Amino acid sequence: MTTTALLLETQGLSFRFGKRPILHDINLQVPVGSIYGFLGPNGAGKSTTMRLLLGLLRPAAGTVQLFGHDLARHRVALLSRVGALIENPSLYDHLTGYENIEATRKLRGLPASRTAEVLELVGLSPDSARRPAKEYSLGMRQRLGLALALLPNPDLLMLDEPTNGLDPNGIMEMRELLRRLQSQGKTILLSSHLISEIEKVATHVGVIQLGKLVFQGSLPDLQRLQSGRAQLVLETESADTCRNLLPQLLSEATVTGLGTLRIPFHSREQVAALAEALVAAGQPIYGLRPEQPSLEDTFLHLTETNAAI
Ligand SMILES: Nc1ncnc2c1ncn2[C@@H]1O[C@H](COP(=O)(O)OP(=O)(O)OP(=O)(O)O)[C@@H](O)[C@H]1O
Repeated sequence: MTTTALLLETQGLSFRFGKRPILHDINLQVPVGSIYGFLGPNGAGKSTTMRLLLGLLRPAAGTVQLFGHDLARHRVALLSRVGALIENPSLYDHLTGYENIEATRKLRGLPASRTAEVLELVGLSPDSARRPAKEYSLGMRQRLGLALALLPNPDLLMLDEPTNGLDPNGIMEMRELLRRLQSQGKTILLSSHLISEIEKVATHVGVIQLGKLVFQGSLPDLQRLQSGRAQLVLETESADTCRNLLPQLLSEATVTGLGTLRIPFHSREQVAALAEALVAAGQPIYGLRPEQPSLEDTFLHLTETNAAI
């Protein structure tokens, strides 16, 4: 990712709540035009990082570069190019969707045409826009929040768990919307605790655990990491006998059942050699298959081992 133009970059970003360290040395690299999935279990530090990126909290150490400039020095100018939806959108419940947008638009001195444009963009129909926000479903509230964030036509959108609480249909619609916005040239940083969410939409991924970035790369990088963790599962009569007879071929194996061995998968040739050796040693093969961990497993593995990559 070092050769890619970065829209957002942090260097050595750290944060403490009082004396309690929360974020350690976070080096985020968000490429221009990407959908960057910021993944981590609850409490890992996603919201705190986003607040730092928006200048809402002050870092204990480190810098945030937005559009190639230092956030601390050019906060107002840089943030005018950022739209954010952090947790639930703050709406005026007694006002209609339309009036909510109008209020913010006027406050920001934006052209009147923007209101219809953002309503259209997020797919809020004129009928829905005429209803008070207090009657909105969660999905509609998220759309309205997104419409507000899109008002100034930002280059970067930061969305904290935008699908939280949405039903499957709402989640799919949100995904479509994010893709549409990306195709219009926007860069999107979105957080989630669900890899299944991120893998469907993100081009790049950063994984945070206990305040540390434990993985960062493109989605294919993460998928490659996943295939690097593939295993060969051997079903035989006696796992121990096989291990004693073939100490070299099975040196990395772990016994997971009386007749079951799991071996790190390296190549197809390894499978053929193992099958041949087992037959030569007179051991039955009831099953011999490569097993790919799910992306979910890889993610859990990353966050459990906290291995810096
Ligand atoms: N105002 C606060 N005062 C003290 N500690 C806080 C405060 N806000 C958050 N924390 C702590 O900071 C850590 C990171 O929280 P953060 O909300 O950034 O995590 P997260 O990854 O966004 O998780 P979630 O999805 O649950 O919000 C947590 O341990 C949390 O308890």
